[in-house]
Amino acid sequence: MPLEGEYEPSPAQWVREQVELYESSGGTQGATLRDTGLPVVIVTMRGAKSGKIRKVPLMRVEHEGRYAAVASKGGFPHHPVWYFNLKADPHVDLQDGAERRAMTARELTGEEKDQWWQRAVAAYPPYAEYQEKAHREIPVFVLEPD
Ligand SMILES: C[C@H](OP(=O)(O)OC[C@@H](O)[C@@H](O)[C@@H](O)Cn1c2nc(=O)[nH]c(=O)c-2cc2ccc(O)cc21)C(=O)N[C@@H](CCC(=O)N[C@@H](CCC(=O)O)C(=O)O)C(=O)O
Repeated sequence: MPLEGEYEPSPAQWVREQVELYESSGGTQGATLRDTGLPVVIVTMRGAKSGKIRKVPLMRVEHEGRYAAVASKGGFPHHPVWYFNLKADPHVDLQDGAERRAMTARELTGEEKDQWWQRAVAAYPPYAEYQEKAHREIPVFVLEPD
């Protein structure tokens, strides 16, 4: 059952536009990070305070049907706001290309986090630089099919 409610687009124009292109093309356009050619997924979640529907593009880090959500925000010193949304309500929809499925997010720690962090850096090497400069431990969630 897809998440329902009033969609509130991102205040960041490039993010908002990527979501619009991705969804309107059924994942055939806007599915990579600008000119990197690296694949992106769209995670739909519920705002922790507004209760509105939020849609967050993230780098695609997939392993055997499960995905990582890496709260890197380009290495900014603070977690992205969507981190608090997933902590408040872990039920999300993930769109990967044309496929959309209900998933549940679980924040990772310890060895499991290390394993997924390796997968994330392999998929998107700049994550390693972001961790260097962030002065916070970048949280990683695993998204598992319901
Ligand atoms: C700007 C802010 O965004 P944010 O949630 O901090 O997330 C920042 C970024 O992580 C987000 O824009 C990502 O999509 C950026 N981004 C990636 N961000 C990442 O962290 N990791 C990635 O791998 C990643 C990849 C990526 C690929 C393509 C692309 O276009 C963007 C990509 C935002 O949307 N703020 C809203 C509020 C959003 C929100 O969720 N509000 C909650 C309240 C939450 C609270 O305050 O507790 C609510 O509605 O209730 C606002 O200021 O109005």
